Amino acid sequence: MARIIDGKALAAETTGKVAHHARDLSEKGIVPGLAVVLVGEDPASQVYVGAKSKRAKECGFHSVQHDLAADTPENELLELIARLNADPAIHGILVQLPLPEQIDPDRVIQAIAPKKDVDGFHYMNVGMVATGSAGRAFVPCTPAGAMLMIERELGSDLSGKNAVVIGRSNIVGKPMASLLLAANATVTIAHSRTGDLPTLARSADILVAAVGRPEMVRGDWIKPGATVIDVGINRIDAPERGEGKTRLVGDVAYAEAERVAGAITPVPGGVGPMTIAMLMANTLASACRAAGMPAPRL
Ligand SMILES: NC(=O)C1=CN([C@@H]2O[C@H](COP(=O)(O)OP(=O)(O)OC[C@H]3O[C@@H](n4cnc5c(N)ncnc54)[C@H](OP(=O)(O)O)[C@@H]3O)[C@@H](O)[C@H]2O)C=CC1
Ligand SMILES: Nc1nc(=O)c2c([nH]1)NC[C@@H]1CN(c3ccc(C(=O)N[C@@H](CCC(=O)O)C(=O)O)cc3)C=[N+]21
Repeated sequence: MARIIDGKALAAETTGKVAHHARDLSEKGIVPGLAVVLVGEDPASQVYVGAKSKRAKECGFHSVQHDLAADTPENELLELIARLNADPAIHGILVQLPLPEQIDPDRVIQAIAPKKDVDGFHYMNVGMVATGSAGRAFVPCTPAGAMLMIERELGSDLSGKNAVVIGRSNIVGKPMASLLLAANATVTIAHSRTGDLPTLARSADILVAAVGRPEMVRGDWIKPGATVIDVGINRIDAPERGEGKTRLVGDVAYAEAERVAGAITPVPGGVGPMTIAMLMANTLASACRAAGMPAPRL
């Protein structure tokens, strides 16, 4: 049976370190500040945004949440971002995605000051991660969290290892591939036009699934002993739990995969909690940089 990579525990450990460093900073008069912006009333987004604000408070941060109506015009959101960019108490700005259709997400993301872009979505940060300068950039939280889990399992040098990333999104798949490449893995990115995905997946010593299709990756897609990182968050019907009930599953068929893999991340309790922990780490790093100090290694 595979080792379970406990994202909840690793996230708690990481958040604890962030809180510790934040206390040290506070003694110097610097309080890391995070602004989370939610547009609209999507229930899942409300849960995530609430969790981020709560975790920031637990870290001792100055935490502000801006809830805007679903019909907020784009220019109003851009004005809010301009104010947050100029606010010295705010070190990190996160605009929850997806945004309502009247708002162009790219215009909004590029309006965030790169030095406050704790999501790592601005071209400046994307470019630094892609060119191997991740140390100076904000690395997107989900791949950063996944990478920390891989490091804990396999160490920080992945020389000789084959990594397959399923999914090529700008927020998960592509930066994940950049980070694996920077750690010396041999990386293949798969997507919806890839032929014979099961065979490709079976070549992976490290398999990252970031697809958004419940339990797509089956047990027989996995090389025995591989490290499997399941980024997927899919809510599916669970009539066995009662009428109208749902449950959360990943992109990997966990019960099958855990018999084959060497190590695997669960859903829930895997990459999800790590994503929020890395947001705290990025906000702390931003506050340190603003004060002319190096970001602590976590
Ligand atoms: N744990 C966390 O913190 C986070 C979890 N997530 C979850 O991760 C998953 C992926 O998210 P995200 O990257 O934003 O999703 P996107 O929808 O942006 O990207 C999905 C990718 O999967 C590919 N894909 C879709 N169907 C198939 C298929 N049948 N075979 C192979 N590839 C396929 C798509 O290919 P193509 O490009 O060809 O369309 C695309 O590249 C989702 O479940 C999401 O909820 C996302 C962010 C954070
Ligand atoms: N600007 C922006 N940045 C993001 O980082 C961002 C975003 N928009 N939009 C949505 C996705 C998704 N995402 C998750 C974060 C935590 C969990 C998480 O903690 N999940 C728990 C379960 C939570 C539950 O029960 O629903 C777990 O996996 O254990 C999941 C998903 C961040 N995202």
